[in-house]
Amino acid sequence: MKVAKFGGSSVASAEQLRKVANIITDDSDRKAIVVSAPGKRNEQDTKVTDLLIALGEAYQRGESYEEQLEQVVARFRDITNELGLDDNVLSEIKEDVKEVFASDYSDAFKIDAIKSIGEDSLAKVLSNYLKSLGLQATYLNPKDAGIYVSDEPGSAQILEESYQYLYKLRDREEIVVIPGFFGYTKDGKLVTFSRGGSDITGSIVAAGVQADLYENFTDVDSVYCVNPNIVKNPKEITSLTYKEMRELSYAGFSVFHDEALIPAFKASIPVCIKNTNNPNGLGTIIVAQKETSENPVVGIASDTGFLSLYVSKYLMNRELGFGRRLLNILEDECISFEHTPSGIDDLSVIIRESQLTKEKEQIVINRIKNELDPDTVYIERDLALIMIVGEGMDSTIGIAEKATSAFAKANVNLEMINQGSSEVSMMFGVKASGVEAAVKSLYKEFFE
Ligand SMILES: Nc1ncnc2c1ncn2[C@@H]1O[C@H](COP(=O)(O)OP(=O)(O)O)[C@@H](O)[C@H]1O
Ligand SMILES: N[C@@H](CC(=O)OP(=O)(O)O)C(=O)O
Repeated sequence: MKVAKFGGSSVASAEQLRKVANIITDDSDRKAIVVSAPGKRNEQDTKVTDLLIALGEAYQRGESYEEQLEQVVARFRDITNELGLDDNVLSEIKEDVKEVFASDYSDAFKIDAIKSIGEDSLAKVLSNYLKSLGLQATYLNPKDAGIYVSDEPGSAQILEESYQYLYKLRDREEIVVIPGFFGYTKDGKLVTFSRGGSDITGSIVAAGVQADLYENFTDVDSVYCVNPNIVKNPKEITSLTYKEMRELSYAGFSVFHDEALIPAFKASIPVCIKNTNNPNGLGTIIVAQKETSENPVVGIASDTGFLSLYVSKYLMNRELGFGRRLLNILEDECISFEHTPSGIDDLSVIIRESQLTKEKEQIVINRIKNELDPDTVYIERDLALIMIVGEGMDSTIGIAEKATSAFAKANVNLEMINQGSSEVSMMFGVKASGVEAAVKSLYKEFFE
Protein backbone atom coordinates (compact mmCIF):
# COMPACT_ATOMS: atom_id res chain seq x y z
CA MET A 1 0.00 0.00 0.00
CA LYS A 2 1.32 3.46 -0.87
CA VAL A 3 0.38 6.87 0.48
CA ALA A 4 0.45 9.63 -2.13
CA LYS A 5 0.40 13.26 -1.02
CA PHE A 6 -0.29 16.02 -3.54
CA GLY A 7 0.85 19.53 -2.64
CA GLY A 8 -0.83 22.80 -3.49
CA SER A 9 0.87 23.14 -6.89
CA SER A 10 -0.44 19.68 -7.82
CA VAL A 11 -4.08 20.51 -6.99
CA ALA A 12 -4.16 24.16 -8.06
CA SER A 13 -6.52 23.71 -11.04
CA ALA A 14 -8.72 21.25 -12.94
CA GLU A 15 -5.81 20.55 -15.30
CA GLN A 16 -3.61 19.57 -12.38
CA LEU A 17 -6.34 17.41 -10.83
CA ARG A 18 -6.58 15.47 -14.10
CA LYS A 19 -2.87 14.69 -13.72
CA VAL A 20 -3.45 13.66 -10.10
CA ALA A 21 -6.25 11.31 -11.14
CA ASN A 22 -4.00 9.75 -13.80
CA ILE A 23 -1.25 9.19 -11.24
CA ILE A 24 -3.73 7.52 -8.88
CA THR A 25 -5.20 5.28 -11.57
CA ASP A 26 -1.70 4.38 -12.81
CA ASP A 27 -0.91 2.46 -9.61
CA SER A 28 -3.57 0.53 -7.69
CA ASP A 29 -1.28 0.54 -4.63
CA ARG A 30 -1.95 4.26 -4.22
CA LYS A 31 -4.86 3.71 -1.83
CA ALA A 32 -4.47 6.59 0.68
CA ILE A 33 -4.39 10.05 -0.90
CA VAL A 34 -3.55 13.20 1.08
CA VAL A 35 -4.16 16.60 -0.50
CA SER A 36 -3.31 20.21 0.18
CA ALA A 37 -5.44 23.24 -0.66
CA PRO A 38 -5.15 24.58 -4.21
CA GLY A 39 -1.81 26.35 -4.58
CA LYS A 40 -0.60 28.92 -7.07
CA ARG A 41 -1.62 28.47 -10.73
CA ASN A 42 1.13 30.89 -11.76
CA GLU A 43 3.78 33.12 -10.15
CA GLN A 44 1.30 35.95 -9.55
CA ASP A 45 -1.44 33.74 -8.07
CA THR A 46 -2.36 33.32 -4.40
CA LYS A 47 -2.57 30.00 -2.53
CA VAL A 48 -6.09 29.24 -1.23
CA THR A 49 -4.66 28.88 2.28
CA ASP A 50 -3.32 32.44 2.07
CA LEU A 51 -6.75 33.64 0.90
CA LEU A 52 -8.33 31.91 3.89
CA ILE A 53 -5.78 33.42 6.29
CA ALA A 54 -6.62 36.87 4.85
CA LEU A 55 -10.32 36.08 5.38
CA GLY A 56 -9.66 35.17 9.01
CA GLU A 57 -7.61 38.33 9.56
CA ALA A 58 -10.44 40.48 8.12
CA TYR A 59 -12.85 38.81 10.56
CA GLN A 60 -10.46 39.49 13.46
CA ARG A 61 -10.29 43.16 12.47
CA GLY A 62 -14.07 43.25 12.52
CA GLU A 63 -14.13 43.93 8.77
CA SER A 64 -16.12 42.30 5.98
CA TYR A 65 -14.55 39.14 4.63
CA GLU A 66 -16.97 38.69 1.71
CA GLU A 67 -14.31 39.53 -0.90
CA GLN A 68 -11.85 36.92 0.37
CA LEU A 69 -14.67 34.38 0.69
CA GLU A 70 -15.72 34.99 -2.90
CA GLN A 71 -12.10 34.53 -4.07
CA VAL A 72 -11.94 31.15 -2.30
CA VAL A 73 -15.33 30.05 -3.68
CA ALA A 74 -14.29 31.18 -7.17
CA ARG A 75 -11.18 28.96 -7.04
CA PHE A 76 -13.35 25.91 -6.36
CA ARG A 77 -16.05 26.99 -8.81
CA ASP A 78 -13.41 27.05 -11.59
CA ILE A 79 -12.36 23.52 -10.70
CA THR A 80 -15.83 21.98 -10.32
CA ASN A 81 -17.10 23.67 -13.50
CA GLU A 82 -14.15 22.51 -15.60
CA LEU A 83 -14.35 18.94 -14.26
CA GLY A 84 -18.12 18.84 -14.67
CA LEU A 85 -18.73 18.11 -10.98
CA ASP A 86 -21.63 19.15 -8.76
CA ASP A 87 -20.96 22.40 -6.96
CA ASN A 88 -22.25 21.46 -3.49
CA VAL A 89 -18.79 22.21 -2.14
CA LEU A 90 -19.31 25.91 -2.88
CA SER A 91 -22.25 26.26 -0.53
CA GLU A 92 -20.48 24.03 2.01
CA ILE A 93 -17.55 26.46 2.07
CA LYS A 94 -19.89 29.37 2.81
CA GLU A 95 -21.73 27.34 5.45
CA ASP A 96 -18.47 26.24 7.08
CA VAL A 97 -17.23 29.84 7.34
CA LYS A 98 -20.51 30.98 8.88
CA GLU A 99 -20.50 28.06 11.35
CA VAL A 100 -16.90 28.65 12.42
CA PHE A 101 -17.44 32.33 13.17
CA ALA A 102 -20.69 31.58 15.01
CA SER A 103 -18.93 29.04 17.26
CA ASP A 104 -17.76 29.85 20.77
CA TYR A 105 -14.19 28.72 20.11
CA SER A 106 -11.39 31.23 20.73
CA ASP A 107 -10.09 33.17 17.72
CA ALA A 108 -6.99 30.97 17.49
CA PHE A 109 -9.12 27.86 16.94
CA LYS A 110 -11.53 29.72 14.65
CA ILE A 111 -8.62 30.77 12.41
CA ASP A 112 -7.34 27.20 12.30
CA ALA A 113 -10.79 25.96 11.28
CA ILE A 114 -10.92 28.61 8.55
CA LYS A 115 -7.41 27.69 7.30
CA SER A 116 -8.42 24.03 7.00
CA ILE A 117 -11.33 24.72 4.60
CA GLY A 118 -8.96 24.69 1.60
CA GLU A 119 -7.72 21.15 2.18
CA ASP A 120 -11.11 19.89 3.35
CA SER A 121 -12.91 21.22 0.27
CA LEU A 122 -10.26 19.99 -2.17
CA ALA A 123 -10.39 16.48 -0.71
CA LYS A 124 -14.16 16.43 -1.29
CA VAL A 125 -13.71 17.66 -4.87
CA LEU A 126 -10.99 15.11 -5.66
CA SER A 127 -12.96 12.18 -4.25
CA ASN A 128 -16.01 13.30 -6.28
CA TYR A 129 -13.82 13.56 -9.38
CA LEU A 130 -12.34 10.08 -8.87
CA LYS A 131 -15.87 8.69 -8.46
CA SER A 132 -16.95 10.47 -11.67
CA LEU A 133 -14.16 8.49 -13.38
CA GLY A 134 -15.65 5.25 -12.09
CA LEU A 135 -13.17 4.71 -9.24
CA GLN A 136 -14.17 3.48 -5.76
CA ALA A 137 -13.13 6.52 -3.74
CA THR A 138 -14.30 8.27 -0.61
CA TYR A 139 -13.53 11.51 1.21
CA LEU A 140 -12.37 10.84 4.77
CA ASN A 141 -12.27 13.63 7.33
CA PRO A 142 -9.15 13.48 9.58
CA LYS A 143 -11.44 13.00 12.59
CA ASP A 144 -12.95 9.85 11.05
CA ALA A 145 -9.48 8.72 9.99
CA GLY A 146 -8.30 9.06 13.60
CA ILE A 147 -5.79 11.91 13.25
CA TYR A 148 -5.70 13.24 16.83
CA VAL A 149 -3.41 16.12 17.67
CA SER A 150 -2.40 18.42 20.52
CA ASP A 151 -4.37 21.63 21.03
CA GLU A 152 -1.65 23.95 19.76
CA PRO A 153 -3.33 26.04 17.03
CA GLY A 154 -1.05 26.44 14.02
CA SER A 155 1.56 23.99 15.31
CA ALA A 156 -0.29 20.78 16.21
CA GLN A 157 1.68 17.66 17.17
CA ILE A 158 0.31 14.19 16.42
CA LEU A 159 -0.89 12.06 19.35
CA GLU A 160 0.64 8.56 19.26
CA GLU A 161 -2.75 6.85 19.66
CA SER A 162 -3.68 8.06 16.15
CA TYR A 163 -1.56 5.38 14.55
CA GLN A 164 -3.72 2.52 15.83
CA TYR A 165 -6.83 4.11 14.28
CA LEU A 166 -5.08 4.89 10.99
CA TYR A 167 -3.94 1.26 10.69
CA LYS A 168 -7.60 0.29 10.13
CA LEU A 169 -7.53 2.15 6.82
CA ARG A 170 -5.73 -0.87 5.42
CA ASP A 171 -9.01 -2.79 5.56
CA ARG A 172 -10.79 -0.40 3.24
CA GLU A 173 -11.38 -1.51 -0.33
CA GLU A 174 -11.85 1.98 -1.74
CA ILE A 175 -9.34 4.79 -2.24
CA VAL A 176 -9.54 7.20 0.71
CA VAL A 177 -8.94 10.92 0.11
CA ILE A 178 -7.85 12.71 3.29
CA PRO A 179 -7.41 16.49 3.68
CA GLY A 180 -3.88 17.33 4.80
CA PHE A 181 -2.76 20.10 7.16
CA PHE A 182 -5.04 19.43 10.17
CA GLY A 183 -6.31 17.03 12.80
CA TYR A 184 -8.58 17.13 15.85
CA THR A 185 -8.01 17.27 19.58
CA LYS A 186 -9.57 14.52 21.66
CA ASP A 187 -12.32 16.95 22.66
CA GLY A 188 -13.13 17.69 19.02
CA LYS A 189 -11.36 20.98 18.27
CA LEU A 190 -9.85 21.31 14.78
CA VAL A 191 -6.15 22.22 14.90
CA THR A 192 -3.70 22.76 12.03
CA PHE A 193 -0.07 21.78 11.69
CA SER A 194 2.39 24.56 10.85
CA ARG A 195 2.50 25.95 7.29
CA GLY A 196 3.30 23.30 4.71
CA GLY A 197 1.82 20.76 7.13
CA SER A 198 0.09 18.54 4.58
CA ASP A 199 3.51 16.88 4.23
CA ILE A 200 3.17 15.99 7.91
CA THR A 201 -0.30 14.48 7.36
CA GLY A 202 1.08 12.33 4.54
CA SER A 203 3.87 11.05 6.76
CA ILE A 204 1.48 10.34 9.65
CA VAL A 205 -0.92 8.41 7.40
CA ALA A 206 1.99 6.47 5.86
CA ALA A 207 3.24 5.52 9.33
CA GLY A 208 -0.32 4.66 10.48
CA VAL A 209 -1.08 2.28 7.61
CA GLN A 210 2.55 1.04 7.60
CA ALA A 211 2.78 1.91 3.93
CA ASP A 212 5.46 0.46 1.68
CA LEU A 213 6.15 3.96 0.37
CA TYR A 214 5.18 7.58 1.04
CA GLU A 215 5.13 9.44 -2.30
CA ASN A 216 5.20 13.23 -2.02
CA PHE A 217 4.11 14.78 -5.31
CA THR A 218 5.18 18.37 -5.93
CA ASP A 219 6.21 20.56 -8.89
CA VAL A 220 9.90 19.66 -9.25
CA ASP A 221 11.51 16.47 -10.57
CA SER A 222 13.56 15.92 -7.44
CA VAL A 223 15.13 17.50 -4.41
CA TYR A 224 18.03 19.55 -5.80
CA CYS A 225 21.33 19.97 -3.96
CA VAL A 226 20.56 23.67 -3.61
CA ASN A 227 17.41 25.80 -3.82
CA PRO A 228 16.62 26.13 -7.56
CA ASN A 229 15.42 29.68 -6.90
CA ILE A 230 19.02 30.63 -6.00
CA VAL A 231 21.06 28.50 -8.43
CA LYS A 232 19.47 27.80 -11.82
CA ASN A 233 19.33 24.15 -12.95
CA PRO A 234 21.20 22.74 -9.96
CA LYS A 235 22.28 19.11 -9.68
CA GLU A 236 19.58 16.66 -8.61
CA ILE A 237 19.79 14.46 -5.52
CA THR A 238 18.83 10.86 -6.32
CA SER A 239 18.86 9.62 -2.75
CA LEU A 240 19.49 10.93 0.73
CA THR A 241 18.94 9.83 4.30
CA TYR A 242 16.22 11.01 6.68
CA LYS A 243 18.88 12.79 8.75
CA GLU A 244 20.22 14.65 5.71
CA MET A 245 16.73 15.65 4.55
CA ARG A 246 15.74 16.72 8.06
CA GLU A 247 18.72 19.09 8.26
CA LEU A 248 18.20 20.41 4.72
CA SER A 249 14.45 20.98 5.10
CA TYR A 250 15.01 22.62 8.51
CA ALA A 251 17.47 25.01 6.89
CA GLY A 252 15.35 26.08 3.93
CA PHE A 253 14.58 23.23 1.52
CA SER A 254 10.90 24.16 1.51
CA VAL A 255 10.15 21.28 -0.88
CA PHE A 256 9.48 19.09 2.18
CA HIS A 257 8.36 20.12 5.68
CA ASP A 258 11.15 19.66 8.22
CA GLU A 259 8.79 17.98 10.74
CA ALA A 260 7.26 15.66 8.14
CA LEU A 261 10.07 13.10 8.16
CA ILE A 262 9.71 12.03 11.78
CA PRO A 263 6.64 9.71 11.51
CA ALA A 264 7.97 8.02 8.34
CA PHE A 265 11.46 7.73 9.86
CA LYS A 266 10.12 6.14 13.05
CA ALA A 267 8.13 3.63 10.98
CA SER A 268 11.07 3.06 8.55
CA ILE A 269 8.95 4.05 5.57
CA PRO A 270 10.84 5.32 2.50
CA VAL A 271 9.76 8.70 1.14
CA CYS A 272 9.93 9.61 -2.53
CA ILE A 273 9.67 13.19 -3.77
CA LYS A 274 8.18 13.23 -7.29
CA ASN A 275 6.83 15.69 -9.83
CA THR A 276 3.10 15.63 -10.60
CA ASN A 277 4.00 17.07 -14.01
CA ASN A 278 6.52 14.28 -14.67
CA PRO A 279 5.28 11.39 -12.49
CA ASN A 280 7.40 8.70 -14.13
CA GLY A 281 10.64 10.50 -13.27
CA LEU A 282 12.83 8.78 -10.68
CA GLY A 283 12.41 11.55 -8.12
CA THR A 284 14.41 11.62 -4.90
CA ILE A 285 14.21 8.70 -2.47
CA ILE A 286 14.70 9.36 1.25
CA VAL A 287 15.83 6.32 3.24
CA ALA A 288 17.41 5.39 6.56
CA GLN A 289 20.82 4.46 5.12
CA LYS A 290 22.44 4.89 1.71
CA GLU A 291 25.72 4.06 -0.03
CA THR A 292 28.29 6.78 0.66
CA SER A 293 28.80 8.78 -2.55
CA GLU A 294 32.12 10.25 -3.64
CA ASN A 295 30.88 13.73 -2.71
CA PRO A 296 30.56 13.88 1.11
CA VAL A 297 28.25 16.91 0.78
CA VAL A 298 24.71 16.12 -0.43
CA GLY A 299 23.17 19.60 -0.25
CA ILE A 300 23.45 23.24 0.74
CA ALA A 301 20.36 24.83 2.30
CA SER A 302 19.77 28.43 3.36
CA ASP A 303 17.07 30.36 5.12
CA THR A 304 16.65 33.99 6.17
CA GLY A 305 14.63 35.46 9.05
CA PHE A 306 16.95 34.88 12.01
CA LEU A 307 18.48 37.14 14.66
CA SER A 308 21.27 36.79 17.19
CA LEU A 309 20.80 37.76 20.85
CA TYR A 310 24.37 38.49 22.01
CA VAL A 311 25.29 38.59 25.72
CA SER A 312 28.80 39.02 27.10
CA LYS A 313 30.06 39.06 30.71
CA TYR A 314 33.62 38.75 31.97
CA LEU A 315 34.12 35.34 33.66
CA MET A 316 30.73 34.14 32.36
CA ASN A 317 32.14 30.63 32.27
CA ARG A 318 32.72 30.84 36.04
CA GLU A 319 29.12 31.93 36.80
CA LEU A 320 27.22 28.69 37.46
CA GLY A 321 23.78 28.68 35.80
CA PHE A 322 24.31 31.80 33.71
CA GLY A 323 23.24 30.07 30.50
CA ARG A 324 20.25 28.43 32.15
CA ARG A 325 19.03 31.74 33.59
CA LEU A 326 19.39 33.42 30.21
CA LEU A 327 17.40 30.67 28.50
CA ASN A 328 14.88 30.75 31.34
CA ILE A 329 14.11 34.38 30.51
CA LEU A 330 13.38 33.34 26.92
CA GLU A 331 11.22 30.47 28.10
CA ASP A 332 9.32 32.80 30.46
CA GLU A 333 8.64 35.11 27.51
CA CYS A 334 7.54 32.12 25.33
CA ILE A 335 10.43 32.55 22.91
CA SER A 336 11.89 29.39 21.38
CA PHE A 337 15.48 29.44 20.14
CA GLU A 338 17.43 27.57 17.47
CA HIS A 339 21.12 27.51 18.42
CA THR A 340 23.39 28.80 21.17
CA PRO A 341 26.99 29.20 19.94
CA SER A 342 29.09 30.35 22.89
CA GLY A 343 32.52 31.67 23.80
CA ILE A 344 34.25 31.85 27.21
CA ASP A 345 32.76 35.23 28.18
CA ASP A 346 29.93 35.48 25.70
CA LEU A 347 26.89 33.63 24.45
CA SER A 348 24.80 34.09 21.31
CA VAL A 349 21.26 32.79 21.03
CA ILE A 350 19.99 32.33 17.47
CA ILE A 351 16.25 32.98 17.30
CA ARG A 352 13.75 33.11 14.42
CA GLU A 353 12.82 36.79 13.99
CA SER A 354 9.12 35.89 14.08
CA GLN A 355 9.64 34.82 17.71
CA LEU A 356 10.96 38.18 18.92
CA THR A 357 8.69 41.13 18.16
CA LYS A 358 10.02 44.64 18.75
CA GLU A 359 8.00 45.02 21.95
CA LYS A 360 9.20 41.65 23.28
CA GLU A 361 12.77 42.63 22.38
CA GLN A 362 12.75 45.49 24.90
CA ILE A 363 11.25 43.28 27.64
CA VAL A 364 13.91 40.60 27.08
CA ILE A 365 16.79 43.09 26.98
CA ASN A 366 15.61 44.78 30.21
CA ARG A 367 15.20 41.46 32.01
CA ILE A 368 18.69 40.30 30.93
CA LYS A 369 20.19 43.59 32.15
CA ASN A 370 18.34 43.47 35.49
CA GLU A 371 18.64 39.74 36.20
CA LEU A 372 22.05 38.81 34.73
CA ASP A 373 24.03 42.05 35.01
CA PRO A 374 25.93 41.49 31.71
CA ASP A 375 28.73 43.66 30.32
CA THR A 376 26.95 43.91 26.97
CA VAL A 377 23.68 42.70 25.49
CA TYR A 378 22.36 43.47 22.03
CA ILE A 379 20.34 42.00 19.19
CA GLU A 380 21.54 41.65 15.62
CA ARG A 381 18.68 41.15 13.16
CA ASP A 382 18.59 40.19 9.44
CA LEU A 383 20.68 37.06 9.76
CA ALA A 384 20.55 34.04 7.45
CA LEU A 385 21.62 30.47 8.21
CA ILE A 386 23.41 28.32 5.63
CA MET A 387 23.67 24.57 6.23
CA ILE A 388 26.08 22.26 4.45
CA VAL A 389 24.81 18.70 4.85
CA GLY A 390 26.14 15.22 4.11
CA GLU A 391 26.52 11.92 5.98
CA GLY A 392 30.03 11.60 4.60
CA MET A 393 31.22 14.88 6.11
CA ASP A 394 32.19 13.44 9.48
CA SER A 395 34.96 11.35 7.92
CA THR A 396 36.15 13.91 5.38
CA ILE A 397 38.96 16.37 6.11
CA GLY A 398 38.88 19.85 4.61
CA ILE A 399 35.14 20.52 4.39
CA ALA A 400 35.34 23.58 6.64
CA GLU A 401 38.35 24.88 4.70
CA LYS A 402 36.51 24.57 1.36
CA ALA A 403 33.43 26.21 2.89
CA THR A 404 35.23 29.17 4.46
CA SER A 405 37.18 29.74 1.26
CA ALA A 406 33.88 29.84 -0.65
CA PHE A 407 32.60 32.54 1.73
CA ALA A 408 35.82 34.49 1.25
CA LYS A 409 35.56 34.24 -2.55
CA ALA A 410 31.99 35.59 -2.27
CA ASN A 411 33.28 38.37 -0.02
CA VAL A 412 30.71 37.39 2.62
CA ASN A 413 31.64 37.78 6.29
CA LEU A 414 30.90 34.88 8.65
CA GLU A 415 28.83 35.91 11.71
CA MET A 416 28.75 32.39 13.16
CA ILE A 417 29.96 28.82 12.60
CA ASN A 418 28.31 25.87 14.33
CA GLN A 419 29.15 22.20 13.70
CA GLY A 420 26.15 20.04 14.62
CA SER A 421 27.03 17.33 17.13
CA SER A 422 25.60 14.85 14.60
CA GLU A 423 28.44 15.84 12.22
CA VAL A 424 25.90 15.46 9.36
CA SER A 425 25.83 19.22 9.01
CA MET A 426 27.86 22.38 9.36
CA MET A 427 26.02 25.66 9.93
CA PHE A 428 27.10 29.19 9.08
CA GLY A 429 25.44 32.48 10.02
CA VAL A 430 25.75 35.42 7.61
CA LYS A 431 23.99 38.70 6.99
CA ALA A 432 20.85 38.04 4.92
CA SER A 433 22.14 40.40 2.25
CA GLY A 434 25.03 38.02 1.53
CA VAL A 435 23.20 34.70 1.56
CA GLU A 436 22.63 34.29 -2.20
CA ALA A 437 26.23 35.15 -3.12
CA ALA A 438 27.46 32.77 -0.43
CA VAL A 439 25.22 29.89 -1.54
CA LYS A 440 26.26 30.33 -5.19
CA SER A 441 29.93 30.31 -4.18
CA LEU A 442 29.45 27.21 -1.99
CA TYR A 443 27.62 25.44 -4.84
CA LYS A 444 30.60 26.19 -7.13
CA GLU A 445 33.01 24.89 -4.50
CA PHE A 446 31.21 21.62 -3.75
CA PHE A 447 29.28 20.73 -6.91
CA GLU A 448 30.90 22.23 -10.01
N1 LIG B 1 16.43 21.92 -2.69
C1 LIG B 1 15.24 22.02 -3.32
N2 LIG B 1 14.87 21.10 -4.23
C2 LIG B 1 13.69 21.20 -4.88
N3 LIG B 1 12.78 22.22 -4.66
C3 LIG B 1 13.12 23.15 -3.76
C4 LIG B 1 14.34 23.08 -3.03
N4 LIG B 1 14.38 24.15 -2.19
C5 LIG B 1 13.25 24.86 -2.38
N5 LIG B 1 12.50 24.28 -3.32
C6 LIG B 1 11.20 24.79 -3.77
O1 LIG B 1 10.15 23.98 -3.25
C7 LIG B 1 9.07 24.04 -4.19
C8 LIG B 1 8.12 22.89 -3.94
O2 LIG B 1 7.59 23.06 -2.62
P1 LIG B 1 6.10 23.65 -2.44
O3 LIG B 1 6.07 25.00 -3.03
O4 LIG B 1 5.71 23.50 -1.01
O5 LIG B 1 5.30 22.67 -3.38
P2 LIG B 1 3.85 22.00 -3.16
O6 LIG B 1 2.90 22.95 -3.77
O7 LIG B 1 3.96 20.72 -3.92
O8 LIG B 1 3.66 21.79 -1.70
C9 LIG B 1 9.77 23.96 -5.53
O9 LIG B 1 8.96 24.51 -6.56
C10 LIG B 1 11.04 24.78 -5.29
O10 LIG B 1 10.86 26.10 -5.76
N1 LIG C 1 -2.08 24.51 2.38
C1 LIG C 1 -1.26 24.54 3.59
C2 LIG C 1 -0.61 23.21 3.83
C3 LIG C 1 0.39 22.72 2.83
O1 LIG C 1 1.11 21.77 3.08
O2 LIG C 1 0.44 23.33 1.62
P1 LIG C 1 1.50 22.91 0.42
O3 LIG C 1 1.41 21.40 0.23
O4 LIG C 1 1.03 23.68 -0.78
O5 LIG C 1 2.90 23.30 0.88
C4 LIG C 1 -0.23 25.67 3.52
O6 LIG C 1 -0.25 26.42 2.54
O7 LIG C 1 0.57 25.77 4.46
